[in-house]
Amino acid sequence: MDELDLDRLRAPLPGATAVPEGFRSGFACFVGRPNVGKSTLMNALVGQKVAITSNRPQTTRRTVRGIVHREDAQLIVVDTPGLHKPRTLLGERLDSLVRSTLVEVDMIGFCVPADEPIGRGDTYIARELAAQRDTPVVALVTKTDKTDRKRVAEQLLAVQELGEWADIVPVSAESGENLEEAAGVLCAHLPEGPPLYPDGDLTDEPDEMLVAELVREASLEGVRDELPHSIAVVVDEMTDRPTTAPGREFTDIYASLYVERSSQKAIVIGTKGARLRHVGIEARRQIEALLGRRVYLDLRVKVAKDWQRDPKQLRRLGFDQQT
Ligand SMILES: Nc1nc2c(ncn2[C@@H]2O[C@H](COP(=O)(O)OP(=O)(O)OP(=O)(O)O)[C@@H](O)[C@H]2O)c(=O)[nH]1
Repeated sequence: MDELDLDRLRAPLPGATAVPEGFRSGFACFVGRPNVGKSTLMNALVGQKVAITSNRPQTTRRTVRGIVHREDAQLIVVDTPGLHKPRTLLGERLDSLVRSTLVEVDMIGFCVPADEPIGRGDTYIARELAAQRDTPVVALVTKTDKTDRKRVAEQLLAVQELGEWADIVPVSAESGENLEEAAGVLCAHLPEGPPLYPDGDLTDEPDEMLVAELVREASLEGVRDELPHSIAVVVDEMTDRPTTAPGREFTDIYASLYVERSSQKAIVIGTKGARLRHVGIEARRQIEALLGRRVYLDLRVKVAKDWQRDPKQLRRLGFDQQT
């Protein structure tokens, strides 16, 4: 996992034209308990799926950047895993990744779902955020479509009590309610500066990383209870087939799915390979939508014994020392 080098990224674009008066740009990160809708909100703001989501907590493992382009601002959202009490080495590294991200960004979005009572997790994070005195924190009351207006209003008040926020905004990533307003409020707290990414760029994650995440998301479907966090995916090879015929662009992708034990391998593969075939079909559909090309996808399932607890394996699977 990369450490963010935001200073490098803050350099103006080469050949950038004059910046409109009052243009704002910068980095934001969304924090909150696992499963509160951070990744979904980022995808909705960006307008494309750049981070995977699932109804299982702690789905997000990597710091993904989504870029929101507006006429008067550019907001780069850094996605972080949910803050939680670490139970494994992977958990500890994720936790320190969140903390190191918090001090680097220009603003923080603190996500609290509208449909659940404020809990100890929220209070813990609110306290952590109080320490980031120099960074504006906007509280986002998420998933407003899941409850009624009265409850949303009560939650806004409850969140207000939790700390000192630069703003408090209700939003639903699912229905899109108040999404534009939320984007506007977030951008208003960015510093003035030129765009940092070319118009039209939605993420700077390499395609291989997005592809691996889409395969992981598809592989989690239906086995979350048995294998909540045991699957890691690495793209071993990704090559475009040479073609001159328009509409016949093809990409070959070879990816490995790592599980922690051979019993899990059997679950992922399914009876006579049925499950894995289904995962392949679903992942391929999503990858073709992402790349805009036809895809041949080869999936192999491998066992990396207890990889979440083994520093060597973690490094091999892309979770390096700094994180
Ligand atoms: N109804 C509704 N569901 C939502 C909304 N936003 C997110 N969800 C659902 O909530 C679940 C969790 O969403 P994520 O975006 O993965 O949550 P997260 O906070 O990024 O989770 P972690 O990666 O575990 O930190 C998914 O099933 C989403 O579909 C929303 O606005 N409305």
